[in-house]
Amino acid sequence: MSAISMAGSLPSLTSLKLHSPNNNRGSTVSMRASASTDGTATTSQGVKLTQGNGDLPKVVLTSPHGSEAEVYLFGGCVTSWRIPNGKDLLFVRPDAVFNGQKPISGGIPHCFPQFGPGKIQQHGFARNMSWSVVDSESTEGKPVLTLELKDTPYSRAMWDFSFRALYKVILDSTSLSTELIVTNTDKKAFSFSTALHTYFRAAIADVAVTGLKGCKTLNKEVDPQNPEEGIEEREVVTFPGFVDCVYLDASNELLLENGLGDKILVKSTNWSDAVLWNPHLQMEASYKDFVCVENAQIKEIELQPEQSWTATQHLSIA
Ligand SMILES: O=P(O)(O)OC[C@H]1O[C@@H](O)[C@H](O)[C@@H](O)[C@@H]1O
Repeated sequence: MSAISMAGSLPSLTSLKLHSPNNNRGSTVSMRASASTDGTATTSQGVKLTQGNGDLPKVVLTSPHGSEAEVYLFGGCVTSWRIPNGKDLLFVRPDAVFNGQKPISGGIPHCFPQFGPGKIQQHGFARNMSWSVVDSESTEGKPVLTLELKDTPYSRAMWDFSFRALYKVILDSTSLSTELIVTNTDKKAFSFSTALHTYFRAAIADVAVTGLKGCKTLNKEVDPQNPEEGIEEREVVTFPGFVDCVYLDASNELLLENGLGDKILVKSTNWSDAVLWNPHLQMEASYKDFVCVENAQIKEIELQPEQSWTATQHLSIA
């Protein structure tokens, strides 16, 4: 991979600093960049650091083919993925807040180091902390951003381990790929569960997900604390009401028809499980407009000191 140098017309390299929320959940954003007069900074071709909602630092990736993605450093959350025709295939809930205190409800939030409820806060702290930019480059015209999250006193207070998570986001003309690498930087082993809690824009009445037939299911519909075990027998899963279901050992290739005319292939490596969620009337204002199809690792991964776990997700237009 090679980084493409900056456009000649931009001012010379400078170190741009944007301030993340001062809440002990991350640090000042600092990256080598070309500062521009509009307060943004171009770090490499197609990667621009700017301020998003609530003045939170946001990175915009633009591909030469006209696709675009937005990534908030708070939560390391991809909030938008526009394909060249201008459609945003991701969804941010209307009740989402951008205050650096609560997770951003939409896009692709991280669940780490815990999926769902448990010993620490629901879905873990990674979606509730500021990630930092460690690299940005353009590879064969594809903008690539790499974010990092490390333990802080905030995370150590609830999960007393030293870790490093690297999250790479790669935008292409009709695809958005991510790679997550979790490394144990501690002297003792730790275990975690995790997920990419992807919110897709949808017309829920016409949504169909294919590829889950035969999976063992943990259905949280009746009692989320005691999910009901079963087997998925449907070729095509639809969403006529409330859905909250874990699929164990799911296929690494799912097809989502979003009901808006798009077919999205969800391909993954090393995410062993999947989750489907739509809150139905629990979120009356927005449930019709999205569906969550999540690559997940529900069965805990144990990492010894210095060991890493890597998983990729590839979303593309089918
Ligand atoms: O409201 P949160 O914390 O973002 O979680 C939303 C949902 O996330 C899903 O992944 C879970 O399966 C659901 O049980 C949960 O309700």
